[in-house]
Parts: sequence; C-alpha cells; structure tokens
Amino acid sequence: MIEFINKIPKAELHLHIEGTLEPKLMFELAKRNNIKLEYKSIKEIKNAYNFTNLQSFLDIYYSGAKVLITEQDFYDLTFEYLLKCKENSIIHTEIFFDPQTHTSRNIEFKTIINGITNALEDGKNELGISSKLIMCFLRHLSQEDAFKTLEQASKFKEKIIGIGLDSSEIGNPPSKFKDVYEEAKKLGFMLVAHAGEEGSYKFINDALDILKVNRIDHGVQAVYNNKLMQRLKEEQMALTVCPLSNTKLKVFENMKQHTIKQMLDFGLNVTVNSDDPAYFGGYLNDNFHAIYKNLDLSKEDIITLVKNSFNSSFISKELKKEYLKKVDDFIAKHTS
Ligand SMILES: Nc1ncnc2[nH]cnc12
Ligand SMILES: [Zn+2]
Repeated sequence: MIEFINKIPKAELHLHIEGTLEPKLMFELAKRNNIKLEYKSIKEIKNAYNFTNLQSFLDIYYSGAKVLITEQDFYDLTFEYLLKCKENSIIHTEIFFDPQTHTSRNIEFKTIINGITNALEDGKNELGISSKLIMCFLRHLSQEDAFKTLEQASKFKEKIIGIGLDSSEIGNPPSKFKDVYEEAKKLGFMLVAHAGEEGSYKFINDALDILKVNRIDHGVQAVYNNKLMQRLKEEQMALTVCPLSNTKLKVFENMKQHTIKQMLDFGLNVTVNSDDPAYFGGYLNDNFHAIYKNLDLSKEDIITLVKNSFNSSFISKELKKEYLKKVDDFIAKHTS
C-alpha cells in the first residue's frame, strides 16, 4: 500500500510556498544575502521546530522567511518544492503565497510574484507539473492592508487564480475581511480561507456565509457541530485537511486522534495536504502514510482522498477529466 500511496498521481491544494523553506536552503539564502540567522546549524533549526500551537509556529515561520530577498530566492524556493512534487507524484499543485510577509520588508510585489511564477512555468515545462497560485492575506493585519495588497496584485491578475486568508486565526474572524473578499469576488478571483484550524467551528460557517468561499482550508473543527457537518456534506464543500500540520501544532494530540477518517466516513469532501512541509516534518506522501498507518484507512479511502483533490481543484473541466483518467489508469494497473 505504501508503494501505491507513493505513486498514485495526486493534486495538492493547501501548500504555503514559504512553508517549504528547508533549513539547508535557509542557510544558503542567508549566506547569499548576508543575513545573520539566529541558528548556528541545521540541527539547531530543527530543534527549534517544537511547536505548542499555531502562533508558536508562525513566529518562527515569519522569521525564517526573512532570508527571501531576490527574485532568484523566490525562484529557488519554488523550484525546490516542485522537485518534491515530482518525488511525491504530485501532478497538480495550488500554491499559497503571503505577499505581506515580504512587502512589509520592502521587497517589491513583482520580485515575489515573478520569482514564483517563473519557477512554476519551468515546473510545467521541465517536470510536467501544472499549478495555480493563490494570494493569502495575513489575518493578523488590517483589512485596509489587505485592500492595498489586492491593489498591488491587480497588475498580475492573470497569474493569480484566487485569494486566501491565513495566519493567526484566534482573534481574527472571517468577518474582519468581508469587504475585501467581496471586492476580490467582483474582480473574478476564486475564494478560499483558513477556517476551523484551531479557531471555532463557527468560523467555518462565517467563511461560507460572510466571505462566500469556494473551499475551506483545514476545517477540522467542523466535527464539533452536527449541523455544520450536515451542511458541509450537502454542499460537498471541499476541505483541505493537513494531518501532520494538525499534530505538529497540537490541534490533535497525536495522529490517532485525528478526525479525517471520521469526516471521510461521514461523506465530507476532504483532501490531504502538507501545509508547511519543511516545518511539519513531511511532504504529501508522508501525510498519507501517517493517516494510513494510524487511522486504518482502506485503499478505497486513499483513492477517494486523491480523487477529491482533483475534483476540488481550480483547473478546467477538461484537465480535471484528463487527470482523473490518469488516476483511474494507475488504479487499473495496480489492482490485479
Ligand atoms: N497552518 C497555517 N495556519 C495559518 N496560517 C498559516 N500560514 C502558514 N501556515 C499556516
Ligand atoms: Zn495553511
């Protein structure tokens, strides 16, 4: 089964590109850009990745991102992730980026987006991996700041498929960003938002009702409300669940406590994703291995999760059909 998991063609829908910054590249970029890191070795960095909750991670994650300065840095970061996609049999990926993390350090918007999208183009041509880019607003900042970021993005509209919302969930409800989401929708962006990661399940309802999102990122708190579970099932709302992230950030004490199998059995449209793999100890296949081993998933469960990812992606109907056929062909070849 591990071989089947490793090789089945997959889509990833919840991945922060800044969260793929491996300690080795962090050191290289720090050296290249003459930046002094707080850590003396890769081992020391890895030891610091001992999180107690979302905020304890975010502090370290934003600090790590300071080594990203030039277009080449963003290119290298992104291309390195695409090589991981190849290793993980990911044939389509939808990537988040956090422009405010960088523009607040006086890095130009065009430096960030050109570095990332040039790598994505090369990833398509050289590795055969298709991709979409989703711009996230940092929810600990103001809606006014989000509006400024939306304005900066307008010149690059054709490179960005959608808008997302991330960072510290508690204390920063979806309602804070109602107007900017309304504007983004008018401009034609797809809409997603982190909701119900460690914040209340009510934020999931709010992301749906107030922000009008097309997908929910995480959404694992939904299991605490039957009415919401029923709604998510009826709407077949996509939930981009990130198992290793959830255990690393103590949303669940350990993988045996994770509710993804319960959500799947209830009939929810759940997908598996890696969130910030360089910080959480594993890429997409590692996430699949962890839930497979700890939650007694069947082969059918794995197939459903994989198909859900393609069905919930923002690619065209034609490409969806093509990719789902690849999945079916793979299954046929590996079931006999
Ligand atoms: N898991 C996560 N939740 C909220 N914001 C994030 N930014 C990067 N990873 C995140
Ligand atoms: Zn995330």
